[in-house]
Amino acid sequence: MSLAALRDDLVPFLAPYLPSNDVSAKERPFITLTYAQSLDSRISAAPGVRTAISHSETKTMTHYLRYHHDGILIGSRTALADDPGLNCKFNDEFEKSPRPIILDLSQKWRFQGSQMYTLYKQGRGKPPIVVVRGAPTLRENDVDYLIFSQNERYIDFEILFSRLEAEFGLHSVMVEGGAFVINELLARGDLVDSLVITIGSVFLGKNGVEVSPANSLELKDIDWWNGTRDAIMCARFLNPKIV
Ligand SMILES: NC(=O)c1ccc[n+]([C@@H]2O[C@H](COP(=O)([O-])OP(=O)(O)OC[C@H]3O[C@@H](n4cnc5c(N)ncnc54)[C@H](O)[C@@H]3O)[C@@H](O)[C@H]2O)c1
Ligand SMILES: Nc1nc(=O)c(N)c(NC[C@H](O)[C@H](O)[C@H](O)COP(=O)(O)O)[nH]1
Repeated sequence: MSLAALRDDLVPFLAPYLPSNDVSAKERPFITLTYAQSLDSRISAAPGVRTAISHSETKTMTHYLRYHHDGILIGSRTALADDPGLNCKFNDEFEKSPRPIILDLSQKWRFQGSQMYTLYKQGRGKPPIVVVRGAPTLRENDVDYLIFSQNERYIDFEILFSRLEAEFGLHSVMVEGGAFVINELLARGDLVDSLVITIGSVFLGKNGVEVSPANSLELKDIDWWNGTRDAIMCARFLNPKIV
């Protein structure tokens, strides 16, 4: 199904928060942390339940963000629960799809049989980079593996991002979730260049999957966009080094 048209006013609204075209040597990619939350700070109605929060206008906005990024990163539980496509449908410019990156240390997710696989085979999406611990137990065709040491329980995002730049040439990565990944990055404001949060006009209740930083955080360069049923807040972290 094709997307709704992008609202014209979203282009100047998002412009200051998009990755720059500066391709000079950098140690890590430009990082955008982006997700859709309810009024009670939930990103899904229950663990593992795919829940539409965005209006069609902000769904198109997400694909516009995908258009502007080289990579898109999610945790394994989002890959398993949502079976996302993670391609770029904006203006049907599928060749602008970002490279999916799946954090799946214990290799529970499979590319074959996924929506990502179908889109890739149709020429409408890119194959993934799967982040694993130790040599992959099963090597799937067309998948690149980013291998960390057997001793790593959780990967340091600073190292992960540097490796995505150095080994895959990704200059910009948008992080789409889920809650575990979002909460980790809210604690690493020093690594996040832009924050783009869609706030849907819905409450998801106490069983919903909550996003919240462990400590309070302050933001700067804040701007808001109002849509038909939801709003978008763009911002940067204030004092990212001390969060
Ligand atoms: N509304 C939204 O914008 C949005 C976006 C994405 C996902 N979701 C929802 O979020 C839910 C899933 O979120 P979740 O919190 O259960 O899981 P998640 O998607 O954050 O995945 C967590 C898993 O990712 C891996 N992981 C995360 N950080 C890691 C690290 N630093 N090193 C190594 N591995 C790491 C681990 O395997 C961990 O168990 C689903 O219900 C999905 O529908 C909503
Ligand atoms: N922007 C946004 N609004 C939502 O209401 C919602 N539930 C997500 N969730 C993000 C999650 O990662 C989804 O799995 C992918 O957005 C699905 O991606 P596809 O459309 O299949 O490419 N994201």
